[in-house]
Amino acid sequence: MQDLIHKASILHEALPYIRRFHGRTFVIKYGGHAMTEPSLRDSFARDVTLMKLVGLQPIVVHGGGPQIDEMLGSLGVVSERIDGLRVTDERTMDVVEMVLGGRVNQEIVTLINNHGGRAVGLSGKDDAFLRGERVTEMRTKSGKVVDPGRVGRIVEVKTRILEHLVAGGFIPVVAPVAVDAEGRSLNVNADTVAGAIAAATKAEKLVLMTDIAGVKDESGNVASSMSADHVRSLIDTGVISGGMIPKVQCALDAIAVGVKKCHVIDGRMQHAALLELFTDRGIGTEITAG
Ligand SMILES: Nc1ncnc2c1ncn2[C@@H]1O[C@H](COP(=O)(O)OP(=O)(O)O)[C@@H](O)[C@H]1O
Ligand SMILES: CC(=O)N[C@@H](CCC(=O)OP(=O)(O)O)C(=O)O
Repeated sequence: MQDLIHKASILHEALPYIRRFHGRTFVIKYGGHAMTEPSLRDSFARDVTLMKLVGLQPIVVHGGGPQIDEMLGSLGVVSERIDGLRVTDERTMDVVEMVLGGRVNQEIVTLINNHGGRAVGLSGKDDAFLRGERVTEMRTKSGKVVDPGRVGRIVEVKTRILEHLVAGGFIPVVAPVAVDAEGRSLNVNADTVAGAIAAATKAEKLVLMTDIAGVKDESGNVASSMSADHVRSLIDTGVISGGMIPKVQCALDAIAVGVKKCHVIDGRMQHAALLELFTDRGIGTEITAG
């Protein structure tokens, strides 16, 4: 009985949000670190399925950095990151595509389908919907300029395939591999892809699920809200580093082109996405333009 009352009170709090968000697009980035715990994977799949069921339009973009590391490790390939981005030679690109487009994508699709959703997996190579170009220069911490290989940035998101899937009742699950003008694969950070898709689909919210409670400020505490200027100064001073850089950067880019809200949340929490979307207090860190 107590449990029922608890659930009813949650539903009562969620109803205004369900009404307000009906038909709106939500881009959920599911990070490689957030997806390691099996019980939380189920919680994530249930949340996404429930969102669709109540009339929201979720689009999932997944990462898989740790899963790529594991596969590269087992093949004896060493890979290096600069500012959270993996230096990607041809051989590494093959592994990235195999792990992201093959294993991780299909695991998430199956997970959502097992919870009653209708997920369809695709990468940016399907209908060439994520067009990218190569990043040709990156600066290491020591100031050396290097060519990171097959690392890409997004130049165009052709939203048609996503719109068709969403309208057909499906949940698109996107692997962050883009295609260049010659039809070759590019390794794009999953946060960057999620931000670009959120911008192109004019999403209501971009939710970045990771393995930390939110973005930490100079005092080491997770901030509930952080302005663009504050974010930039924390990058400059090194307080925001590594994999957090592409996250906050894509949040800022998405806000600049009209995405209403961007949140960095803890994907290791049960029902993290629902708590963020359907409660007054929300969770994690909201990145704001102001
Ligand atoms: N200021 C910061 N606040 C929070 N996390 C930070 C910060 N700076 C760096 N990080 C690191 O960024 C990590 C998240 O990025 P990443 O490992 O790439 O996650 P994901 O796999 O979810 O994309 C955190 O686990 C943390 O170690
Ligand atoms: C260029 C680049 O760094 N690409 C990432 C793509 C996967 C990713 O972004 O995964 P997470 O979200 O789990 O970190 C990589 O190779 O790891």
